[in-house]
Amino acid sequence: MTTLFISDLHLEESRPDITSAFLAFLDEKARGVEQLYILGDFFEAWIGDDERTPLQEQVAEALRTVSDAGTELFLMHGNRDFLIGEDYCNRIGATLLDDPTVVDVYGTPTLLMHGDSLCTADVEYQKFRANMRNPQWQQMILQRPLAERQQMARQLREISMAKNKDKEEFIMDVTPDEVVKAMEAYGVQRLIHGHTHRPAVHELEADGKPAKRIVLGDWGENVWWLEAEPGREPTLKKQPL
Ligand SMILES: O=C(CCCCNC(=O)Nc1ccc(S(=O)(=O)N2CCN(c3cc(Cl)cc(C(F)(F)F)c3)CC2)cc1)NO
Repeated sequence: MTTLFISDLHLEESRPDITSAFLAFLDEKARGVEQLYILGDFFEAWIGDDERTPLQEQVAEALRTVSDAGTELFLMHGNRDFLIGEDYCNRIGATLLDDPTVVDVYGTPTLLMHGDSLCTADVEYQKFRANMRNPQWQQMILQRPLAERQQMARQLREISMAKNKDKEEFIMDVTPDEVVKAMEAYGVQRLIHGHTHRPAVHELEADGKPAKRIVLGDWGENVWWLEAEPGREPTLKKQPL
């Protein structure tokens, strides 16, 4: 009985090494597990389920095989792939999860988040996020012809490349008070999230009781996953790409 959590693969055509690491992960680690949770930034970019790229098809086929074999798949949006829709989720056999969602992990209520909403110190990003997550904005974008959205995504990437002069876009860490606030609001003692690319297990206190915040790692250099089994603390695992 095993449940796995991954996030921040940032799958994209320019990183075939991550795609093959993911396919190997599905084959070797995820085979036969009960649940696989993908907690956001699974893809580096997503401009609508109607853009059918070879990468998306290849990944969908591999995930469909895993879900058809009996593993329950769950997908959560990240700050990159928040436009993934029900259509793609149906194609891969995954359930789309709200951010945040509380799930039961072998008897322990666990709060699942992508994590970007916890980075409240990044005021500029939170403003950007509010627009991107606004259903009206999303409808407005998704109604544009695919070619136009592809052009816009290219421009946005160029802007962020120019801004960051080919270094990684800086991702602020979570605000500690925000973490406690979220865990107390949902009455949980365990939180699992990604986004910050700072994998670790943090001990803290929520509601005057010991609590844990588990941060998943991105797949830029290593394969990271969290393994949960009944009666054991979840374990963060990593191996080279
Ligand atoms: O975490 C931090 C910072 C972390 C980094 C935050 N940056 C970050 O996520 N950037 C980003 C994410 C997705 C893409 S995209 O290519 O997939 N794609 C672009 C066009 N999209 C769009 C959607 C909507 Cl609704 C509305 C528009 C509109 F109207 F603006 F054009 C465009 C859909 C998504 C491109 C860049 N700090 O703490």
